[in-house]
Amino acid sequence: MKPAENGLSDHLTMHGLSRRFGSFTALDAVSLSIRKGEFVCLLGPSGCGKTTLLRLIAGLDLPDAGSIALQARDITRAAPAQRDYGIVFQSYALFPNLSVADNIAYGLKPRHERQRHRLRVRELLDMVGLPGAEDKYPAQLSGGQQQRVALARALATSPGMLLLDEPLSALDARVRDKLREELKGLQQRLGVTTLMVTHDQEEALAIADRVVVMNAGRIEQIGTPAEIYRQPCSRFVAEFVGEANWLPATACGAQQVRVGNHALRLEAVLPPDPALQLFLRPEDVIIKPRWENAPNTVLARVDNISFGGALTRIRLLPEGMPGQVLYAEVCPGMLDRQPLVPGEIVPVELPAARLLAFAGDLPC
Ligand SMILES: Nc1ncnc2c1ncn2[C@@H]1O[C@H](COP(=O)(O)OP(=O)(O)OP(=O)(O)O)[C@@H](O)[C@H]1O
Repeated sequence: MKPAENGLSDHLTMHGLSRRFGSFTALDAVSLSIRKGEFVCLLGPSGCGKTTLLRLIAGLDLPDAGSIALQARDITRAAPAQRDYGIVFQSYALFPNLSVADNIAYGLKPRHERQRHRLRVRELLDMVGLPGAEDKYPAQLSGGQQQRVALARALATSPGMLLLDEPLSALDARVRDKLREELKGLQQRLGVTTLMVTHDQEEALAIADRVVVMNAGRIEQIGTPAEIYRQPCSRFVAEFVGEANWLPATACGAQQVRVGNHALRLEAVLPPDPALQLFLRPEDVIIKPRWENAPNTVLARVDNISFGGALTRIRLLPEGMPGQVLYAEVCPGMLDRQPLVPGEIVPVELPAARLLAFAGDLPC
């Protein structure tokens, strides 16, 4: 077991995992370590290989190359039962003809210890917020309740690892948000190492200790939610996670670019490409109360203001950048202090510390 940077040991280590289906490479030399007690999300668009990777870890499929180690024990080709995990799928996958209690106790052994199992089932139902549901059948439960039962079943044997394949995506938004919070709380209380597959970036950022962004069978970036959101390492990650402004630019110095008629400075290092795309989150665009001759500040016309609850979205048309639209997101409180009206011209700062540059043409 190798101690990781934060003192926690690696629970699961994958090295050079590849999986091909005919001539198609679904996973391409993926290496990843998950620390004990960590909550890791595999995030990426449909078809990027998330489920394939989860299935290799679960032993439901075998890799064409590479290895998987569980606490330094090679489990690459071990049977699923030798891998010490509980699993929850998107579809609730409960046995419809078994009661909730029997569904949860299904994997508990030895089978004759019925009294001990009854106590364990009660404990698990309390844990997942369904006390007293022992005698119900899956058809009598809502989707959210069924997923709670599936979670209880996955945790019944106190596995060292929890594998979750889009467990919340079939639920409606309110149930999903509530269950997401509860799942995170439960995972932290139990300290169970957890790997969850999701294509929902908001979900991944909200729940994970670390996010693994995948694209076309490869890992694009591994980082904390804040690192993934604030410092995307590639165009793909920057486009896939969150909202952003994209401004076509040309390099004109070590950390200087030209956008339309404006010269802008970046703190980030520029890629070695003359044609660039600047990236700036809408909440990092600063609408200033008055004009000052400050760096990275341009004038823009307020084109539209749309109220969005916690944040108001402002569509700006910067002067000297023909055809360019810039979105700013501000707290409603800021607009109380500094009211804006469509048509007015405002100074806008594009902070050097928040601008990133990526090579290439317009994003798709
Ligand atoms: N058994 C299989 N035979 C052939 N191709 C497969 C098989 N399993 C997966 N694939 C292909 O491998 C690629 C990755 O699939 P995978 O299910 O891992 O994607 P995913 O990222 O989990 O996507 P989704 O979010 O849609 O589930 C897809 O193009 C899929 O069609």
